[in-house]
Parts: sequence; C-alpha cells; structure tokens
Amino acid sequence: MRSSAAVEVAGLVKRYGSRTAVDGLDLTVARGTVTAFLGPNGAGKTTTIETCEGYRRPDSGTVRVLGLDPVTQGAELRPRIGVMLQSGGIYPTARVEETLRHMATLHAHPLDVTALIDRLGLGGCGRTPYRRLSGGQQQRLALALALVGRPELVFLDEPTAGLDPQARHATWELVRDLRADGVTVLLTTHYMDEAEELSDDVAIVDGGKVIAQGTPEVLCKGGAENTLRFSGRPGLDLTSLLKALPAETAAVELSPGSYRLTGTVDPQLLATVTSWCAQNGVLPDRISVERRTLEDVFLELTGRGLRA
Ligand SMILES: Nc1ncnc2c1ncn2[C@@H]1O[C@H](COP(=O)(O)OP(=O)(O)OP(=O)(O)O)[C@@H](O)[C@H]1O
Repeated sequence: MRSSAAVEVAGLVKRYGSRTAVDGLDLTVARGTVTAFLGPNGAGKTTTIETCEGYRRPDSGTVRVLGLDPVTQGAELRPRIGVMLQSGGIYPTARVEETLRHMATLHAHPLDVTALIDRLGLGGCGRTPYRRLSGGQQQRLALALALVGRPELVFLDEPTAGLDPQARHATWELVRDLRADGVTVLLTTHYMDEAEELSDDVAIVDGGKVIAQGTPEVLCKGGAENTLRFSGRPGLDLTSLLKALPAETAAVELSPGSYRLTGTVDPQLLATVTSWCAQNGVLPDRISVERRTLEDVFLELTGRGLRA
C-alpha cells in the first residue's frame, strides 16, 4: 500500500558517543506539502534530516521516506529524492555547469540544465569553479543539484542562509513552484518569516524531540492571546473600559497614555473599545492589533537562552 506520508519518523534516537542528538523524535510530512523544520542550534534537525537521507543510521526508532527504509533501501530511494546539504559534497575545482551536467546524467529524467542555471541566476558563472563562487552562488548551486533530478521529495537544509534578498525571494518562488508541481519539501531554516511564508506545516524541534507541529496559523493561534494597543490621554478609567469587555480581557496602562489590552481581540472587541473611547471623549492617536508571530511562538516554546 502506498503510504500517504512522504516522511514518517517514529521514536528516532541518534547518539554521537555520549551525546544524544535526537531523542525519540516523531515527525510526519504529508506528500505534496512544504514542511519547515525549526529549532535552536544543536536541536537535532540536521541529524534527523541526514538520517532520512540515509547518511546516518538510527540507533533506534523507525524512518520511512516515500515508504522506504533509507538505510536498507537507499539505492531505490536516492533517485527519488533531492538533497541540499548545509555545506560540502561538491568538488572545489569542479565548474558550475559541468557539476550540474554530471549530476543530471545520474538521473533518468533530469531537468534542462541550462534552464535551471538561468532560473537560479547562475548564468554568468557556468564555467566558474565551485571554490571561486560567492557564498550565495554556492548555495544556489547546491539547490540546483538537489533539484536537477526532478525529485519527488527534497530536503533543503537552510536553503537561504546567507543569501541576499533577491536570491532569497527567487528561492522562495522556486519552493512554491515545487509545491505546485506536487513535490514534497522538508526544509530547515532559522528565518521565521521564511517558515511562515512558505510552509503548510511547521515542526519545532528542541532537545532532539518535536515539541510542536501544525500549520503556522494554528501554532500562532494555539491558546494565544492577542494584543490591542492604543494611545490616548493618560489616566483613563480602565475599570470602566473592562466592564464593557469580555471577562477574560486584561488592560494595563504601560506608560502614561499608552494602553495595552490582552485577550481575544476580535472585531467586536475593537468596536467596543472605539465606542467606549467615543463615549468618554477619547480620541486615540494610535490603535493597533498585534497577533503572535511564529517567532513569538518559537521563543515561547524554546526559550530565549543561547544553546551550546
Ligand atoms: N558528527 C557529529 N559528531 C558529534 N556530535 C555531533 C555531530 N553532528 C552533530 N552533533 C551534535 O549533535 C547535536 C545536534 O546537532 P544537529 O547538527 O543535528 O543540530 P541542528 O538542529 O541541525 O543545529 P543547527 O541549527 O546549528 O544546524 C549537537 O549537539 C551537535 O553538536
């Protein structure tokens, strides 16, 4: 039976000597979706991805990629996946176009190499050796190598790290096109806006475990309070305002004339606040509604301390 998931990881454990890098991790990636794998430095993302790619053998747990075991069925799996590593894997003296053409020969139905080079903005450096490329160009070549074989599933490890804004947006476009073509994408990133922008699903990993998974919308909403801020004259009677609002709403004057309400901020609450202001002769010079971002959620779940 064809598994509906592109990646299924259950109870994965991976140790390096006495250090447990992945500690009972569960992850499911649905076919045809873009999933962002987020976590602080050292959380175990790369180790998990490399295990899915067949580069590392699990100490325990199961990993299935496109229904296959990456260790024992690697030969069958490899032509069907694309892999973009964080670094390495490319000969320093090999030229851009020859590297890509060589990779293309390893696949049955590769993409058109010239078109791919143009698409990734590498047209001007087809004959440049890898080691002479800028960091951003090296990243784009690594991405091209992951895609040239028309994979069903691609693993992108920090695909836009160090890219300039133009190259970053071009990469985002490419990821969207992959999804439109039904390709499954599992990417790691430290850019929360990238995860929010691109992904159908987000998995947050910390200490070698997935500690939250869901769509960006659901993760940002989950039990969350929203915030409404407004500025008006100092010393407003917040007790009177709160009487007009749902019971769970909280209000505080952060500094003279600067107010913050937290609770379920919906259109009704906004209307009630503005109508209370009208009744009390208050003209707010600023009123804004803030929702939690993925970065807020990420920091709430993983803390603000630096990782070793
Ligand atoms: N080859 C290795 N030998 C020993 N320890 C390793 C090795 N690779 C990773 N580790 C350790 O395993 C843990 C998980 O590392 P991993 O690279 O999987 O994390 P990551 O989430 O990808 O981090 P980053 O965001 O910094 O890339 C870290 O503590 C790291 O130091």
